[in-house]
Amino acid sequence: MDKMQPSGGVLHTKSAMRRTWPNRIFAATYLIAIFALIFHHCRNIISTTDRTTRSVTITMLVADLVLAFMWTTRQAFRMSPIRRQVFPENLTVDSSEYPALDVFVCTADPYKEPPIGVVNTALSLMAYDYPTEKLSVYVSDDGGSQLTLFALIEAAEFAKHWLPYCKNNNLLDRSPEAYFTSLTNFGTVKHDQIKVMYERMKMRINNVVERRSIDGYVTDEEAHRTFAIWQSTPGFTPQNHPTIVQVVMESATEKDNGRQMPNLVYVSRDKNKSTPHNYKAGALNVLLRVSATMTNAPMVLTQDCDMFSNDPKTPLRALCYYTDPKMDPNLALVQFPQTFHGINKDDIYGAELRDIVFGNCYGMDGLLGPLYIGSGAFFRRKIFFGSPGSHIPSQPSDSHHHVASKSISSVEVMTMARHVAGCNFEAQSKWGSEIGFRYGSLVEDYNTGYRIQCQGWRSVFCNPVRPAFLGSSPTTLHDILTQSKRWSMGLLDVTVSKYNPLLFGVQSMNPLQAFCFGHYAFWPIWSIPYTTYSFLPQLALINSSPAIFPKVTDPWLFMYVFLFLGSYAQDLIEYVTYGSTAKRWWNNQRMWMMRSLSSFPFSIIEYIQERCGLSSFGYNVTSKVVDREQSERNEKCIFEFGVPSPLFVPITMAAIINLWALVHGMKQVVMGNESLEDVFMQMFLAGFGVLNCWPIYEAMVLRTDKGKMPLKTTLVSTSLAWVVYLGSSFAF
Ligand SMILES: O=c1ccn([C@@H]2O[C@H](COP(=O)(O)OP(=O)(O)O[C@H]3O[C@H](CO)[C@@H](O)[C@H](O)[C@H]3O)[C@@H](O)[C@H]2O)c(=O)[nH]1
Ligand SMILES: [Mn+2]
Repeated sequence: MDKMQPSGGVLHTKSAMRRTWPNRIFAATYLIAIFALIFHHCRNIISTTDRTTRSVTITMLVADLVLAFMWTTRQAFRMSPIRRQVFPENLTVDSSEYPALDVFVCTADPYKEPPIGVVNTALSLMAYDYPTEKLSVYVSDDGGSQLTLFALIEAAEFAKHWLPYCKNNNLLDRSPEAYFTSLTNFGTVKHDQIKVMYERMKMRINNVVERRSIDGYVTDEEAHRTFAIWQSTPGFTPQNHPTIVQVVMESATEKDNGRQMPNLVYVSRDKNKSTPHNYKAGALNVLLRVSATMTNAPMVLTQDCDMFSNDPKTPLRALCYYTDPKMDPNLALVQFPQTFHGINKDDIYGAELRDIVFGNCYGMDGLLGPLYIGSGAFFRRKIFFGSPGSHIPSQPSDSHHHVASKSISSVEVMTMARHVAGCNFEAQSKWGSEIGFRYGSLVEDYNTGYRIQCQGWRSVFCNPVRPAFLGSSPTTLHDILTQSKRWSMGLLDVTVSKYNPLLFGVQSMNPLQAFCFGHYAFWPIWSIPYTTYSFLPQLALINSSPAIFPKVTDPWLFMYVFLFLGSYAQDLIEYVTYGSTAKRWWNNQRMWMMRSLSSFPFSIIEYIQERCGLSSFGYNVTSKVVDREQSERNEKCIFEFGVPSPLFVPITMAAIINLWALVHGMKQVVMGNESLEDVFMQMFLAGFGVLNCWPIYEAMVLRTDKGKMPLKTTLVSTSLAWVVYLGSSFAF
């Protein structure tokens, strides 16, 4: 795929962002203020004679040092952000020169990830504007479910109508669900026919899922044989079953029937309880090997089952890099952003991840390239098998080079495919450590992207105007906090390992790039400053202890004002200029507060528990099923608490303490016991906290719907807030 010649004209361009120099100058100024703050703290610690003041100042110093550390690593993203553009119209028109493409779709649980969603993702990818004989879609099912295979068989039948319809009408929306829901007027007869077919398929698929069985839906002999393995295997569970590989649709056979169809293959890898299966990374490695025995395409796209294609020309955009002879030969990955649909208007959960999926990727793109974000990534297959200089064959073993030329459903190929999907295939091999997707972290995407860059591979960020993919993101607060907790635990896996970006990374790659990875690696410690700032000044105020911050008349106050406003204003400007709104930014900063008080400290605790062997947590797949009432509240931007969860406790405690501090402070000022000048900063912080916690008060006292704060959580949080107050009254 490296030898193809473009037809002429540039294929891609890049340009530095105008913000580069302002960012650098601002960083230098901000750094001076940080040093001043640290100096200020140290001087206070030395000069004070009061023990309480000293302990409080030392705690604030620690919190500020963590903030300073996180700020420093974050600057790496801001030093040289770039934007790129691609020109697929300049690609050669001779598509016979295009490299083959293997698409990997992962799913893990038919009840959390409805098979109709998987089908829509698969169909949207099968309908790519790409030579069909070069396109193969492999679906990995970690749920080992007949329901998913049934859905794919239905999808293959529907595809025979859907794909030609998409291509003949040059549709942009190739996920049928997206297409039919976006259209309000009825179209042609053909349109109506296809719609009926889709609705029928959807109903059949949803029915089997609801009944949890395919009985009565599979009638012919051949289909019965396909599903026989489920019946013939005693004790078949998602965690314990043999390999299932099923060619659902074969391009070559369809061609013989006069149809242009891609391959569609279902894979559910061999699993047993005694062999670790390494979650999604394990699933992807099985797909890497199974696909190598069948089609062995040089280009691989990884895709989550909750992310469908929103633009059929996306592979051509990736080709703009991969086919450019002038491109860095070490290019491993073209990463498209994950864009989410169905997010509510003000994005109350900060789910669009503007800063992470866009801002940080632009920033890293100017260094060695964005990190791998798990979905929407076009890889060069060979990069999974060694560093840029090495020559490792991209197949499980050299001996099957001949296999790729055989029919993918031939006995030989199928035998080999099942063999490489076996549980023991990876035993004592380098899979997961040096080749393939990397194991050892719950964020296999971050970990794999980081480790391949350490080896010398590069990546580029491709962000077209029309989003290449659209996906779903969690729609309840509990789900989003749980997801962040999982990410955070996965990051801790890397932070605590020998590959820590700030120790190993800085020696293996551009140090600024290592800082970017390091910034993520240390996400969990955001909990330190956020917890300190959410509780300490407020408790001091409640206890009428000596002031923590400079008085309003003290010139040192300006430094605080500059540090606070400077950081928030820069964040706001970035968020908005990367395509969001001020309101969404506000909600996003609140989510960071919530994550830092909840997901991150819990991830640290659970990580330690796991390390001590006290419990094991594993990969909690995000549910993509939404109940109707929940979804109505979500659309109205109302926070969804609903379930009693320890994750809500710290944020509720913070809400109570901040309100208490604000009210107490106001009372003291009004009664003349305290001068506003002394406690202004603390009052401001408490007020800022209260403003942020508004949805929590509503959920605790005003709401009556099912999504309100469960009484149990309110009671536990109130009692704990009381305990914290009592503790603080001894300390102050
Ligand atoms: O044992 C498992 C667990 C998960 N998955 C799949 O992994 C994908 C992501 O899972 P999801 O529950 O949706 O997690 P998210 O937190 O939404 O995913 C984000 O975070 C993951 C871990 O960092 C990345 O892999 C994803 O691409 C990224 O979107 C889904 O397709 C799952 O089916 C598996 O195949 N096997
Ligand atoms: Mn997801």
